[in-house]
Amino acid sequence: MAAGGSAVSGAALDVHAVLERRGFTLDAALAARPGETLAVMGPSGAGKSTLLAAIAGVLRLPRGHVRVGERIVSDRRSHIAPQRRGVVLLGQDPHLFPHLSARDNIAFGLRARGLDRAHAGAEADEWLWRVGLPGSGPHRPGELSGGQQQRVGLARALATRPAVLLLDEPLTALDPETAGGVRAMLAEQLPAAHTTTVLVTHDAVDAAALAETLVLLEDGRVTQRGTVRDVLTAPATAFGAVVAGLNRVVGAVVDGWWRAGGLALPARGAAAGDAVALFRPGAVRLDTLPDGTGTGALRLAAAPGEWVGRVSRLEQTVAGIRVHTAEPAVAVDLPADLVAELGLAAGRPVRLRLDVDAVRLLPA
Ligand SMILES: Nc1ncnc2c1ncn2[C@@H]1O[C@H](COP(=O)(O)OP(=O)(O)OP(=O)(O)O)[C@@H](O)[C@H]1O
Repeated sequence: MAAGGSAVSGAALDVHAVLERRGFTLDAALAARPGETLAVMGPSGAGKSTLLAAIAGVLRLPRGHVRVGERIVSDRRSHIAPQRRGVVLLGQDPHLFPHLSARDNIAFGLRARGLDRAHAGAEADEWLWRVGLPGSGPHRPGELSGGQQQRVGLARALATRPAVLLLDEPLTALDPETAGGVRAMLAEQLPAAHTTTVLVTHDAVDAAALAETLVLLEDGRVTQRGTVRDVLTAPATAFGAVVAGLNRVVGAVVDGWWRAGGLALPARGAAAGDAVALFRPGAVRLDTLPDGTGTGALRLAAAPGEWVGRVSRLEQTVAGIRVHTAEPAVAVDLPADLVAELGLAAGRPVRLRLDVDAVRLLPA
């Protein structure tokens, strides 16, 4: 990664974007290898779209740089126009020309690059076939579904063989089934095109299915970068843990025990000091307390990995209900019928048992 504005050699894309506006500061560096797909995830307002806009050149960077291959396309002195950067940005809406057929939308960019009408049309047909739309060439965008339009948008973007493809939440506007189909098409076409790609997404499925590298951007800064697997198995921030679907509890190791709130875990051999415990919501069992049981008495009697907490809120998930508890803050996934049977509601004290073998302790 570029640091302090220095360039990364051998990278197909090397960016250090620095920008300030109305209380928001973006200061983020990233670099991508040729042909690599790099996913960027971050909370709303973290600066993901701003970062893409700076790379695409629709936003001028007051500080920092953007290098595409060997060419600086943006720095304090220069600002190459978006259409001359070899960079294409595709967002939720592919912005197809409504009066042109799907084939002519794709052929448009090829014609602009000097291809004659017959060759551009033939290449557009080839791309329509690659994105799973053979036979849709004569249709105008208004006659195509959202997923089909996004496929045409991708074909139009890739047909011009850009040095860098920027995808800003390309599946967000589509229903889950359509998104799955377009995602599968991207998984096939991005590696085949060998295009260096930066994919902004809020969905870990996209990162896992499409990218080699995952960058977390939070409040304008890169908080973690690594292989998708490394970031999702050892998220370094609370946001990363939510993305990975893991509990990440910050505690401290003292005298061979890790403690956070009422939860204590054996930590023999671990260095003293702050440490995080990572575990899946499914590794926790939750029971209601017998009537009249004092939480203080249970706390004293608790075995390693057992503690008494309080339900803070309930959240509907695709698989059932996620129960959030406090002291420490932990999420537990339960089937909806069990939540109803246990009568769980905010404020209710509950007994929690964590499978200690399912926990990874890492330095904070
Ligand atoms: N055109 C603009 N003018 C001024 N401020 C803006 C503009 N666009 C975005 N911002 C602000 O810049 C910051 C970063 O916004 P940005 O859209 O890049 O975030 P994001 O990570 O893409 O968010 P989201 O996931 O919600 O799209 C936010 O504080 C936002 O309010």
